[in-house]
Amino acid sequence: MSADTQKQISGLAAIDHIRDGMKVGLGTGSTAAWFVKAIADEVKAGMKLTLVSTSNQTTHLAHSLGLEIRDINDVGKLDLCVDGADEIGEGLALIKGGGGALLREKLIWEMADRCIVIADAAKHVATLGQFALPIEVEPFAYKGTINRITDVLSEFDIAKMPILRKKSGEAFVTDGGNLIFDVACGAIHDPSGLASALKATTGVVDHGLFLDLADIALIGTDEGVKVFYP
Ligand SMILES: O=C[C@H](O)[C@H](O)[C@H](O)COP(=O)(O)O
Repeated sequence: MSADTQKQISGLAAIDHIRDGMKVGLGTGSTAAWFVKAIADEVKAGMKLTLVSTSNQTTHLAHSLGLEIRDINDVGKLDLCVDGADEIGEGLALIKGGGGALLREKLIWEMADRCIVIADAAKHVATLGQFALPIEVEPFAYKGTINRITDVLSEFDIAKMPILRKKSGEAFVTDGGNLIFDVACGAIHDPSGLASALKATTGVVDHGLFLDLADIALIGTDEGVKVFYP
């Protein structure tokens, strides 16, 4: 089974958790796109849902499928958020942000009663850090921020430089107007300590470590969808 088919079956499996009348956060990325398409089918079939989005990309997809996206500030608390991940480690600790949507994703995840992560089998790892950790940075005085981030990383025995993410040769800019620096950590042995230290660094807007947020993982494998809990 291809990785894309694994993503598809995990996205479709998340539909089993949707009930009429729910307020649902739509994630970002190629796996979340399968979920968004499945949601569009449910809505066409008559289900009533209040939907909010984690990125401009997902909003565009949702609109193209005829879905209405509401402003999170008008909706308030959500019943559920369904989103992809770049790595899923022990206790459902995650790395997210490969698509650059980490900040708005985290804002939406934290407003949801339950969060479901959907992914293909390759995302399930023993130790987080093979996927480069995205760190979202305020553009003003970013060089000073990078120096501070490098100092923080060295406290966690990560001797890697943050690399500015680029798209078509230009700095990638997030939906919120920030820069992303990716750090090829290799292995993150203390995700919780690193998450706190990065969050406390001036100029860091947020980072791609999603800890204690996912309630369920639905992972598409060649043997079908496997369910994991923290
Ligand atoms: O910023 C992007 C998000 O965190 C995505 O959910 C993550 O990168 C996974 O994307 P995909 O499902 O395309 O692998």
